Amino acid sequence: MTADPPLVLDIDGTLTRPEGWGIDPRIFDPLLEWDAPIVIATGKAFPYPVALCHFAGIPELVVAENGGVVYTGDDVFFTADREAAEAVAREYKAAGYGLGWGPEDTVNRWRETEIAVQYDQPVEPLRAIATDYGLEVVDTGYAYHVKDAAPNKGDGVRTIAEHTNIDLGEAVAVGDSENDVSTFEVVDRSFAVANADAAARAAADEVLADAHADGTLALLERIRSA
Ligand SMILES: O=C(O)COP(=O)(O)O
Ligand SMILES: [Mg+2]
Repeated sequence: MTADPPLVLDIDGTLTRPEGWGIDPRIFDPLLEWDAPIVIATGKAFPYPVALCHFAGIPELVVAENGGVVYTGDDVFFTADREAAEAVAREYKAAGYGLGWGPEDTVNRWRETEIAVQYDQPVEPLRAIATDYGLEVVDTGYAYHVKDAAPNKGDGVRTIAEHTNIDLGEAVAVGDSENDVSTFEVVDRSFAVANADAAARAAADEVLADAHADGTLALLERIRSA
């Protein structure tokens, strides 16, 4: 019997319902039963993937904020600081735009290293201001993330693998957008769900026939050990 491969999973677009929003409840049992480490690598703030692991009943191995925050289960690493992204957000607001999340902004409230802007806000002025501060804007298909160019999900996955002895040479990654390209580069086999953007599709070893959790679930069924 061969072992299940370690997994690196994105959240939005990858574990979501085929309608596009909300975690697909069908993912919980396969994740709980998976017989190898699972790293959740997301653009979302740190508490979100931690909560997902907690409620799924799996160990907390987490890359959050597109690599800005990395949790090995023992140590948390911060690979950028929020200050420059905060300055970009201030200037964007001063120019008359908004982040789009409402006054309490639970999307950015616990962010340590980047700022996310709602997808219906104008991106060109955001990109222009970010460039002035030496930052980049990553488009996940769900939000725009203003971040330091240096950290990425793939580096975070490497950090976790080094600390927990995950063999990335055996690992499988699934994702849907440009922020998953770096994870595709550090694993053995990479898969883009059918709803993935052009960057993820080009970088993946294979584009799956099905979208969102339908694609991921079919893949897990295919690659799981007998
Ligand atoms: O936070 C986002 O914008 C997207 O999150 P994801 O990286 O889990 O798809
Ligand atoms: Mg995604």
